[in-house]
Amino acid sequence: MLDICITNCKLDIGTEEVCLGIEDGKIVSIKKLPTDASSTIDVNSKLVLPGLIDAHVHFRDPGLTKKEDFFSGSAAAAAGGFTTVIDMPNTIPPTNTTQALKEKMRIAREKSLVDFGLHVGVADLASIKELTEYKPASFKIFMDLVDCDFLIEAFCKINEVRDNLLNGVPSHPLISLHAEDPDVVKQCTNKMKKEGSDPELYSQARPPQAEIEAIQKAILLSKKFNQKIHFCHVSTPKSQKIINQAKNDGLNVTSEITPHHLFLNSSYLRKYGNLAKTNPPLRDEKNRLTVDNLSQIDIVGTDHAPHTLEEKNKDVWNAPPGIPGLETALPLLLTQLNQGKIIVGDIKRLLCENPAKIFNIPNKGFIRKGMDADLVVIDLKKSYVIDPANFQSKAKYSPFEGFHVQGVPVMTLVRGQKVMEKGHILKNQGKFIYS
Ligand SMILES: NC(=O)N[C@@H](CC(=O)O)C(=O)O
Ligand SMILES: [Zn+2]
Ligand SMILES: [Zn+2]
Repeated sequence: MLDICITNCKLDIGTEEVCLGIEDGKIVSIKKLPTDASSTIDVNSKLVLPGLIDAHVHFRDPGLTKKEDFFSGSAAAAAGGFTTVIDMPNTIPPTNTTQALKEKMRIAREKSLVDFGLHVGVADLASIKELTEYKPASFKIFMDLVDCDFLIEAFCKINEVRDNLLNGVPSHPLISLHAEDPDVVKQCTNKMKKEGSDPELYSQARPPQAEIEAIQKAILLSKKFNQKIHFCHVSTPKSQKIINQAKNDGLNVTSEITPHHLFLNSSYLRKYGNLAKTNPPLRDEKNRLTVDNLSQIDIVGTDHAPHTLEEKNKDVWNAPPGIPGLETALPLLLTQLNQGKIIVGDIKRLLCENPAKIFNIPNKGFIRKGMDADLVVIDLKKSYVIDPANFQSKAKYSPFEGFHVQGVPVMTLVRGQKVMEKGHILKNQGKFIYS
């Protein structure tokens, strides 16, 4: 007897309903007819996708939990249809030592409602080998915060680790990059600060050239060290063009776009001020990536980067950059689906399949026998207006406030356990994805 049978699931628009059999948290059958189970959930021909995977979240835990913590952040993930998240290392202390990594692992095991991985920061280059043993999802480098020599050293050390670990334990650590060149950022920010404190100036303080130069530099290092790299929050067409060329040259380079760079432009800085302030900045309408470019991009990552409203109320040069995105990403993409601009396969590729492949996440990203029963049930017809007051996140602001969306996650299951139903969050124990 199965644990659960989920009946009347549509795995794509226009396909026949199927029943998913779940046993011990795994998908064990995908059949036309229901199978005997201790509990049955009838989703009445709603769309069922693999649980979404967000490879780019900042849950601010430890050290910055007034902004967010692993419970509130993972509740936002569950509310948004995400069943796996990978957390970034810019916490206090930064997650760049084995001790900090172990502490964040303890916190996540205690608080996370969804499954999780951890990116590790790069500080003490001598600790890279030891850090690899704790299975970080990637080594994250904020290129806007390090000099060129450190960057080269980091690639070199990670390369050594890979070769050392190759005997017996195949390991090819991934480097994730925040690609903005520090010199361009510094020069342009100082120039813009002299122009005043109009939030729109922020988009010129960190211009596309900062991203383009950083991407070019990282690709040269990727080639030199034969090192796979992943670019976070790519924001301009020229950036993606350079990445496409690197792929054509046979390099292992992948890219991520955020929903705010996909759907908003720099005019939102005028409309929402610092609530739309993020790094890299929202781009001018004439020079930004759109849904039409999605086929070139590997994943969508929300860069869920919560801050308090008190911090965001400072002037544009002192307010922290970052936008919460976990609870708006899927409805925004489902709205595009309802408008015929994307297909279900795009959402699965960008938010389930490719994140699982790029970050080597076992048993996730697909609705297949043997996979974890990570699922999101979607009411494609339901419309609503985005209201941050309803967010599970502690960060109750968004430049998407007031957006009319159609398509809503109504149930999220992590390894067969409901963690969200009709917007209500249910207790669950998230697991480390590489355990
Ligand atoms: N994206 C942002 O504007 N902010 C991120 C840091 C980052 O991802 O660069 C944050 O942690 O607040
Ligand atoms: Zn970043
Ligand atoms: Zn980020």
